[in-house]
Amino acid sequence: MRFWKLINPQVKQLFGKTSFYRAFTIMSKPKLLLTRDDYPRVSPAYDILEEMFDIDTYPVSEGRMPRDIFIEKLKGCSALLCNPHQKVDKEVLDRSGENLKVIATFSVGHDHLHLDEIKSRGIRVGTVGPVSSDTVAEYNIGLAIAVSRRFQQRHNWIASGEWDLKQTQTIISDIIGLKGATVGIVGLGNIGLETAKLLKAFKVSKILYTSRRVKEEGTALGAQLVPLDTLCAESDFIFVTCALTKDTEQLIGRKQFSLMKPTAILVNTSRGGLLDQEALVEFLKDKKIGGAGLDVMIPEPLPADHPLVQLDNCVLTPHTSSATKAVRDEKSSTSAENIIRGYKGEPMIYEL
Ligand SMILES: O=C(O)C(=O)CO
Repeated sequence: MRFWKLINPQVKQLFGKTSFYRAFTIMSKPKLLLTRDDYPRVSPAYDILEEMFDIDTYPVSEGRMPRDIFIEKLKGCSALLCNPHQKVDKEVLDRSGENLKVIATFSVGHDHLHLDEIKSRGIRVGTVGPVSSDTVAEYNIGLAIAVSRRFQQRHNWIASGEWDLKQTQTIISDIIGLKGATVGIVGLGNIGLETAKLLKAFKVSKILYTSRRVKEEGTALGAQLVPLDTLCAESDFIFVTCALTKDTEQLIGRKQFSLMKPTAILVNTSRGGLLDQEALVEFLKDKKIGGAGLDVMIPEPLPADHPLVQLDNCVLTPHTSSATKAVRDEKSSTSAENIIRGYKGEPMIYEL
C-alpha cells in the first residue's frame, strides 16, 4: 500500500491501462521540468520531448510556481525549461542533484540564470536569441506615447464623466511629442537598435545612446555615443534597453534622475533591477520628471497597493512587452529544440 502511494499518477494509470513494460519505460525516462504548462506546443519538438522525457510541469492557472515547489520538482531532473522569473542559483542547483544536464530558458534575458554556477557543473544553457527585438521596440514606442500623451488620465476623464470639464482645463504646455525630441537609448543592443530605427520614423531630432563602444549600426542611423549622465540630462525620452548584469544593476539611480529634465519620459521594458525604483517613485511623485512607462518592476508581480500604481504619471504593464503570438510560438519552439539538442550533445540554436 505504501509503495503504491509513492508511484506517480501517470505510472499508476499505465499500470491500470496498459502493460507493465510501458510503465517501466516511463519510469526509466530522464525527467524534464517545464515550469509552466502553457508553452504553446507549436512545434514537432514537443512530440520529441514527450518521447524523450518524463515531463513534469506546473499549472499556469495557479500563478507562478513558488520557489520551494520549483526546487522540489527539479530534484532528479535531467532537463529544465524555465521562465525568467525562475531564478536558477547555487541553492537550486545544489538541491537539484547531479542529473541536470541541460537548461533552456523561454526568454531573451538570462539574468535569472547564475551562469558561473551552471557552467561550473557542466550544464548546458540555451536562450531564445533575439526573437523579440522588433516586438519590444514597438512596445517601447507605445509606452512612450501612452505616457507622454497621458492616455491613462484621458481614459479616466471619460470613465468618470468629466470629459468636457477636464478637456477645457487641460494645461498642455508640458506635453511633448516624439517629433523634434532628443531621445536617449541606454544600451544599443538588438532591442535598442530596433527602437532607434522606429524612432527615426517619428522624426526625432537627435538619438543619443550609451554603450561600451561606438556601434556602427548606431552611426549609420546618425546616433551619437555619449556618457550616461549626458544622455540623462539631454534626453526628452529615455529608453532603458540594456541587459541586467552585476555592472548594470541600479544603473539609473538618484543621481541620474536628478539630472533629467522635469518633462523627461522614462521607458523600461528590460528589467526592473536596472533602476533605483524607490528613487523613481519619489521623482515621479514630486513631478521632478515627466513620467514613466514600465513593463518591468520589482517585485513582479507588483502588489496592487504599491506606490507606483498610485501615480498618474506612470503607465504600468505586467512584463508583457514581447507577448505576441508569433514571438511566443518562436520562443516555444526554440527552447524545446534547445533542450533536445543540448541533451543529445548537439549545438543548441542559441547557446550561452
Ligand atoms: O524574453 C525576455 O527576456 C523577457 O523578459 C520576456 O518575458
